[in-house]
Amino acid sequence: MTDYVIEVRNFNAYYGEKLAVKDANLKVQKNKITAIMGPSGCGKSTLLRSMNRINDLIPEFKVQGEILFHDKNIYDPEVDVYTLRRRIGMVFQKPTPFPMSIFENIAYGLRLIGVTDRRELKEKVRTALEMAALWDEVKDDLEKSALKLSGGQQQRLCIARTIAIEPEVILFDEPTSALDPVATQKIEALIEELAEKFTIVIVTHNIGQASRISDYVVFMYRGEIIEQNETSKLLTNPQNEITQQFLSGKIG
Ligand SMILES: Nc1ncnc2c1ncn2[C@@H]1O[C@H](COP(=O)(O)OP(=O)(O)OP(=O)(O)O)[C@@H](O)[C@H]1O
Repeated sequence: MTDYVIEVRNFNAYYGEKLAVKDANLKVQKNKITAIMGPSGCGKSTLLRSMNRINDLIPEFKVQGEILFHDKNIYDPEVDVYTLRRRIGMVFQKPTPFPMSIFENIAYGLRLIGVTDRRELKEKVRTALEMAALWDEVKDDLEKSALKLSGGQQQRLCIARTIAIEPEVILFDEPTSALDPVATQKIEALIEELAEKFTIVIVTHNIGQASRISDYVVFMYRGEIIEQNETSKLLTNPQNEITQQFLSGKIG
């Protein structure tokens, strides 16, 4: 039986007059990793960023259609966007730690959701760092500035920050594109582990990355979802000619 948490239905997204995502339809399966793939500018990030309404911050951004989270349209006027973003968290392309200590980077969000007891705060910070596979590297340096961490460590800290407030879904927007191969490998391993607890959608340019970690691939081209399938099927036996061209490096 299929078990999905997000359903994108007849969804269009515009920047002013420009149609960036066209009539998208997609179901995001629970506790699976769904990769959104396609050439530069095809609308991957726009589709991803629409899933927790982070693009609402762009004044000329407009949508039509629906994105259902547990069968409720997230674009309904009564939806509280802050609660939505708490349940559907996001990790960006460039690590974006706050200019504060490692501990505070995580404690900050926890306090915002009402965790004030010092002991509870410490436990939750530790759990988040452990889940993000960063605890062992930073446990003696929790008061150090997060900006002193390496790029890969900063990205794991951002993941820890997202996990700490216990979302259901984590959206990753090309989370390894600014990282070296070793840091990339660690983040990939981490994302795979996180899928046991969270539902994951990841935008990636990288066919190898999609093949290594994702369960499903959604292939986009010029704003449209051209093809979607289980990763092994889509990558080895693409049905659409444009997907075939992308996979063989002819476009992209
Ligand atoms: N803030 C914006 N204002 C206007 N147009 C935008 C904005 N952001 C993206 N676009 C346009 O919308 C289209 C889709 O962009 P989007 O960033 O979603 O694509 P992408 O597939 O994620 O690209 P990339 O892989 O290069 O990040 C592109 O034509 C882009 O130029």
